[in-house]
Amino acid sequence: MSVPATDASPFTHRKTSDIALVLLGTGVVGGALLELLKTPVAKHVRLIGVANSRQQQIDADGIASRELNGSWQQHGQPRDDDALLAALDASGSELRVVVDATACTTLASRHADWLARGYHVVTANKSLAGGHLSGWRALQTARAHGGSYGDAATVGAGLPVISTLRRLLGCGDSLLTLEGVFSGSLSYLFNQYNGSQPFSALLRDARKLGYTEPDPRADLSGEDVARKLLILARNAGFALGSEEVDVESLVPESLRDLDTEQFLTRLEELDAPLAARHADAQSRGNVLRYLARLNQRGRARVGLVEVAATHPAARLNGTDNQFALTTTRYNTTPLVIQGPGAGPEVTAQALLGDVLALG
Ligand SMILES: NC(=O)C1=CN([C@@H]2O[C@H](COP(=O)(O)OP(=O)(O)OC[C@H]3O[C@@H](n4cnc5c(N)ncnc54)[C@H](OP(=O)(O)O)[C@@H]3O)[C@@H](O)[C@H]2O)C=CC1
Ligand SMILES: N[C@@H](CC=O)C(=O)O
Repeated sequence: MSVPATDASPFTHRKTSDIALVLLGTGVVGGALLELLKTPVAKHVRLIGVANSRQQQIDADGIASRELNGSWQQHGQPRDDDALLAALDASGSELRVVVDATACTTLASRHADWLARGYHVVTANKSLAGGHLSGWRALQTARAHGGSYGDAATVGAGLPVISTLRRLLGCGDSLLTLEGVFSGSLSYLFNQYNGSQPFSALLRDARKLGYTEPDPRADLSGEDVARKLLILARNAGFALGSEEVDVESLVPESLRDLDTEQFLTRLEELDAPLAARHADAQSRGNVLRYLARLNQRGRARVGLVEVAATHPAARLNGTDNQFALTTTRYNTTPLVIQGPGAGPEVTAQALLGDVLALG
């Protein structure tokens, strides 16, 4: 039987409700999402408002042709969440979604309130679900009574990690242990680092390629990895507080209290300690990997580990993440999800997927 060309798209079966969208954050991930919003798969999505940390632009009818040139960033309106939400209300759409493509903790703390008020939230920002346990709990309460929470992009960038875990749990399975490489930037750094090039040079590359957090210390400190571990563990029923994760930071004390700009001028101070760790591991025929681990008793640790060349994490490439889930039913060999775990396009695609799933 031949299939008509118009049926070839996996999205043709979707309902086509109009979705009104406000985008917070137009950096690496938000910028890539703006590009995807111009493509035919997003034809039912109306971009009502867009904001960075300083400016915003609003049009309740939809920002024309999505041709946002840079000018709004100089001549836009001052930041005001209420005005953005009012524009969503004025759009007349029943599906009103706020997309958070920032790393801003203050904005994340508003997610629960937005859900409770009936807005859907789609986020790459992990600060709420992966932050204090009280925030996680507030989020669960708001989800139970309010809008949908699209969080695919918070773990593994575009990889189907949270969705797979939820599917297993929905079938009555339970998570026993979790282990792997949960950071795209740290994976990129340690997959390449062989002592021949300064670690700081690789970090600059990772930042240019859009893999690091706005402040790369969020990656190097282990904080970003800990957040992802918490998101997965909490989804699996472990009520873990953020202070219960044992986190090894790779940021020397002398660099911890600087502002981001100052830190970026002193990256070379990372080089000597990491070169020593690398040489040590190499002398034993091992490599360094930044691993996350949750054991069956709920003990969580993230840190730099020396692993043998035969270890699964030693065989990763680029920004690859690796999530090994041992569950009641996957208990002799873990279920492994692996692939690129950072980058603008894959992350923006995860956001778009969560937005389109609303329609
Ligand atoms: N990069 C990646 O591979 C991945 C990133 N993520 C997550 O995506 C999020 C964004 O990362 P990324 O795009 O790399 O970061 P960027 O630094 O490139 O962009 C952040 C954007 O957020 C804006 N912003 C900050 N505060 C506010 C605010 N209060 N209101 C509106 N906008 C604000 C910034 O504005 P301004 O330009 O004015 O500073 C900037 O446009 C982070 O939470 C990150 O963890 C998740 C998965 C993968
Ligand atoms: N900075 C993060 C981006 C995705 O969350 C990482 O390196 O994994």
